[in-house]
Amino acid sequence: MGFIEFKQVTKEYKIGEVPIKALNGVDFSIAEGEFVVILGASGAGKSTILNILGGMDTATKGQVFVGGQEITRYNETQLTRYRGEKVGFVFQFYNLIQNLNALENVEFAAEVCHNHLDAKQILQKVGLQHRMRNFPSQLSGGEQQRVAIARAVAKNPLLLLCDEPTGALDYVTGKSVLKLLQDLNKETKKCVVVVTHNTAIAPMADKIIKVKSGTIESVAMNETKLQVEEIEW
Ligand SMILES: Nc1ncnc2c1ncn2[C@@H]1O[C@H](COP(=O)(O)OP(=O)(O)OP(=O)(O)O)[C@@H](O)[C@H]1O
Repeated sequence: MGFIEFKQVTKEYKIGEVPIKALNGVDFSIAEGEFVVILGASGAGKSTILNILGGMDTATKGQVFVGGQEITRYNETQLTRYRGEKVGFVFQFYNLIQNLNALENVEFAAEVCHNHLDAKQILQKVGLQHRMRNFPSQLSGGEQQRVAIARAVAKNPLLLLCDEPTGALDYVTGKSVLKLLQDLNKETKKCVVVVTHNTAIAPMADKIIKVKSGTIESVAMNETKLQVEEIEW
């Protein structure tokens, strides 16, 4: 069994009387330490997959396993603990707490986790050792995203989930954020899953999962993985 397994996962939303099938029998598997890119058009179901994997949403049918545990069987309390301790999230718009400085943002998230890493060391690793006392409003978009990545990594989670992590960043800054994610994946051997519209970044992945209209269009291993620096778009 893979480190992550989706087995016939279906997600239905009901708006009034009309059901919307966001996912319809999704199957895929991710090995430990893989860097995975999930691609698909707007509305394909990418965020729904990420939200179910991160315990922020629940499947209507099917099974999801992470590290041998079936998270689709978790109750509310177990899901809260899973989200808080086992999953690091990185979002398009950073979602930092505005009245906490960079260090406090990282510490605040890490403190509740048993195996958390040292917040200062992680901020150093993402290149923000001189900006620890700055508030989000005093940091550029790229720097805020680095804080958000540090916050996710400091929890020492099982996996890192990133939803359009470069969506709000310019080309060069976006590339440096992707490089940071690639380097962290290599160093920590933690699984990183990136959801994006940007098909150009697929060559940096170990595995590329294409989603179309709530189903898996293809899952492909990338035999010639590239460094972010080698990719242009
Ligand atoms: N909470 C919700 N309630 C109702 N429908 C939803 C909800 N969340 C998602 N959907 C629907 O499920 C489908 C898949 O949405 P999802 O956000 O997963 O797509 P996506 O591939 O991430 O799109 P995008 O790239 O635009 O973010 C869409 O039709 C969307 O409208």
